Amino acid sequence: MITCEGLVKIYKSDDLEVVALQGLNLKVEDGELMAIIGNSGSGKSTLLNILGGLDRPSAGSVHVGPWDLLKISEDDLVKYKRETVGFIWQNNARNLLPYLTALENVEMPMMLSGKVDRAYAKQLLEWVGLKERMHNKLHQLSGGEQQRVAIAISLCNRPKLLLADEPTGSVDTATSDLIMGIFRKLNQELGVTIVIVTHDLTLAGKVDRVVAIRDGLTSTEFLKRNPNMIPGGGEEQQEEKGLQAVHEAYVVVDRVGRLQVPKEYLSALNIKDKASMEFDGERIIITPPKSLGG
Ligand SMILES: Nc1ncnc2c1ncn2[C@@H]1O[C@H](COP(=O)(O)OP(=O)(O)OP(=O)(O)O)[C@@H](O)[C@H]1O
Repeated sequence: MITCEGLVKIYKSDDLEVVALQGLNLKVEDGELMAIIGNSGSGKSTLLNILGGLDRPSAGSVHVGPWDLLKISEDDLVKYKRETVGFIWQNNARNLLPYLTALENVEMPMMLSGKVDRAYAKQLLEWVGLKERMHNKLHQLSGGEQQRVAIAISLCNRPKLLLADEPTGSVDTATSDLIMGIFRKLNQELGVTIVIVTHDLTLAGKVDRVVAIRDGLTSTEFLKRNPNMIPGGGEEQQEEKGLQAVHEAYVVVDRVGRLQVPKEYLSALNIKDKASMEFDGERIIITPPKSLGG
């Protein structure tokens, strides 16, 4: 579904340049439900905005299904956004209208795109567990319920790809579990490919594959040891142990053999711009530069 190779995004303002993505590689299979994690400023939102067609990449390649998002024309980009992707934001207030009901909020984007399908709008609200609340005005719903309305809205155009930026950022744990359950259902029953960007390791721990971004590059991949396991109880324990309670961590090696060594490893060994590397037949060993080490 998604292939990014050597993806670069540079933000330019007056005399300042920020390289937000530095040649990022990422593959997401059709029908996958995966998460992207990373520290603040690592480039997660930049990537999501590019995948959602809200921002243009500077260089490299990015394909979503048949679309080439580097070369796509403005007209096709509008079509792509309308037909292929759905977006969920942490701050749903910017999508929703407080003086309309949940149902009217779902129908609004349908109206804007020219075809209101009330039966489908109702079905979507039922999907997110708001069947009983669909005629309530938005301001009568809790934050978590409003977030579920936002999820229903993101599905209005029957997207093949759903992009969620911190979807559980401002809701409690119970709502976060509920939202994750909705994602899993959408993924398994409708086959929607879902990419979640999150800081929330508990949420990330619930998907089979998590990709970590560091400094605008994919650095580590976490794969669930038992992909069929859907965490039920004992999740507090899982949170304590972080992702590696149920996931195995792998360092990402790109096509030309580059990988990122965590900064803390480098500073622990006082490695700056050079290192020595040996291969002992089984392991590759990186040490401070031998001839310079003294
Ligand atoms: N419009 C912009 N103009 C200039 N720089 C930007 C712009 N948007 C993002 N950046 C910079 O690009 C880098 C990556 O930002 P991005 O928002 O993608 O990070 P993030 O991982 O999503 O962070 P957070 O978790 O805090 O949202 C940061 O250094 C940020 O300051």
